[in-house]
Amino acid sequence: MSTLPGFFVTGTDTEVGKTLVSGALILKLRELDKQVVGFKPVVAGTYPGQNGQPLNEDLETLRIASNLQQGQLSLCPYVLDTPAAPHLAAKRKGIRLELETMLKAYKDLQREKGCVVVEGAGGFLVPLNDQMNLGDFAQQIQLPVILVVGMKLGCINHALLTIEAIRARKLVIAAWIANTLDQEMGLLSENIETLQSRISAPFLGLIPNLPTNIQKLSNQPYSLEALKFAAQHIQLPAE
Ligand SMILES: Nc1ncnc2c1ncn2[C@@H]1O[C@H](COP(=O)(O)OP(=O)(O)OP(=O)(O)O)[C@@H](O)[C@H]1O
Ligand SMILES: C[C@H](N)[C@H](N)CCCCCC(=O)O
Ligand SMILES: [Mg+2]
Repeated sequence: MSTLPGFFVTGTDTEVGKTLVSGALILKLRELDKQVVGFKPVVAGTYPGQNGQPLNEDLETLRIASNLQQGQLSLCPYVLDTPAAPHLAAKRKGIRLELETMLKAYKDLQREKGCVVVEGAGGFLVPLNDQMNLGDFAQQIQLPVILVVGMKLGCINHALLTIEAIRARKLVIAAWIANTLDQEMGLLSENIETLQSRISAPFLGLIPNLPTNIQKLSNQPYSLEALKFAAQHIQLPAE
């Protein structure tokens, strides 16, 4: 892991646990004494912080995982208020999302810290503007990809489609991780076995439902305890 530049964390959909996994991976990398920070190319959806400033729950989670104070380092070049598809939230704000701006922000952090865990927004092919999508951003930064599968009926198809899209961009799939959503799905272990038999990348673990006392609250970041809990259930990819 000495020269690892980081990971790009994608998922089978929005709301499948990418932020939980990204935070947990950051904690695990920090255990190896790596200087690592989280990054998102765009976030959509804010809540008012203590001084009224707009905060985003994913960025605050990545901040907690990365042990950064508020305002310390810029973890995202586009913070949009509307919780919607990013290109639509941007349109509502009267701006266009630019790939170059995202790449510059990512490269600045990469230069400063050396290891960056990048969380996508939604699924792998979410549009950024009329021409580009998040997969294009992932292709430019060339980080090994970690796929988070939110374990619910339909996830097998979503996982396999996502893997085809990642491979079409000639990116390395470092691993995949299963995450339990609010309601545990029927035939959970059989679904995991099916995924294991069809995904050639290593399986790094299943994150159970978070215990009640550390569940994520709406419009709040994950707690450090929740991230630690998730970290205990997954491994880092082998070098
Ligand atoms: N293991 C889990 N146990 C309990 N709740 C969970 C778990 N994983 C995710 N959740 C819940 O599901 C919601 C979505 O998770 P999360 O925000 O990590 O998804 P995401 O893939 O990062 O979404 P986005 O596309 O918005 O970035 C959270 O509000 C959280 O409460
Ligand atoms: C706002 C939300 N939490 C995500 N950050 C963005 C999800 C975009 C999904 C777009 C789509 O695939 O239809
Ligand atoms: Mg997220």
